[in-house]
Amino acid sequence: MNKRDLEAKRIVIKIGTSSLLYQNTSQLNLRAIERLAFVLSDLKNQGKEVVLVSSGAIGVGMGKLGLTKRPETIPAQQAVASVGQGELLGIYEREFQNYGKSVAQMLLTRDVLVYPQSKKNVFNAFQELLKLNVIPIVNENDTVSVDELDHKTKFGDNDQLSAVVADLINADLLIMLSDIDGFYSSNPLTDPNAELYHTVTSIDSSIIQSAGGRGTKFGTGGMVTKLKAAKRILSNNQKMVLANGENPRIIYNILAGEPVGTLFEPKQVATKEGLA
Ligand SMILES: Nc1ncnc2c1ncn2[C@@H]1O[C@H](COP(=O)(O)OP(=O)(O)O)[C@@H](O)[C@H]1O
Ligand SMILES: N[C@@H](CCC(=O)OP(=O)(O)O)C(=O)O
Repeated sequence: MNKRDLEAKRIVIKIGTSSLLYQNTSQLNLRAIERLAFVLSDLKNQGKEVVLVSSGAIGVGMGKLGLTKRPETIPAQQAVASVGQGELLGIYEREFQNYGKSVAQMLLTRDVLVYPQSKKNVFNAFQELLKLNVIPIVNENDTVSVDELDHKTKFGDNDQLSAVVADLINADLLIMLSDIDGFYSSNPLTDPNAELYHTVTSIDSSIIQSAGGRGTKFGTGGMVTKLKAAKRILSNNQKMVLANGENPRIIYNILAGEPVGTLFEPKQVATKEGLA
């Protein structure tokens, strides 16, 4: 299979809860987090600009509070998320510190990106952080924004938020790490004949129909929100790779253009000079 052209300087990496916690427990996958911090720090050392969009607040909060079942009400989920978010950031801070890197917490809501002034403020904050060589770590501000928590996501989930961030800062690439090797013709957890799509260039209703819900009790949006994110990326002439985050070193393979995961790229990438 041909190598992909994924030369990227400004990269948004989204990691889902399912990659940060061991399946069916609310215990942290410390190895995955350590490797993620290593790879992202190494990319910074290579001169790349990196933004991490990390889920996991609810999952980490559940672990901290000793809950085995995800709370059902929105206020309870919000409370658990706010316990977990501090803990999550603390873990990242420690891990990134091992490599001499500073991180910043950015909790965003849908409306900050809808209002032009808020959008500009967020953009400016990103620019300054990147100038300061800091790695911004983004999550939805769960105590304010509840769209994603009721699992009837209209807009506000970290999959789509990562696409919004990629759009806002004009990223060269969005890498979405999940607990699955990519986007399949149907949910591989339930269909053994599901086939992996290597490249997707457009998203229509038939493609959306092959997307199912979340894989673990911690995940939120499942494949549907990832496809919605991909749709936004494609309509902005940007690129996204969906891959398995079990070993975050896969980011090196992706950036080397190796055919791992599913690449979402527009058929014709527009350049400043015209269509490539
Ligand atoms: N067509 C599909 N291709 C791949 N995965 C799918 C598909 N439909 C549903 N899924 C499910 O989506 C899950 C990933 O979404 P989710 O659990 O929300 O993860 P994350 O926490 O990484 O956001 C996979 O584990 C898989 O079970
Ligand atoms: N903001 C919440 C849920 C975010 C979310 O989209 O979760 P996921 O499907 O694991 O990416 C959290 O941090 O737990």
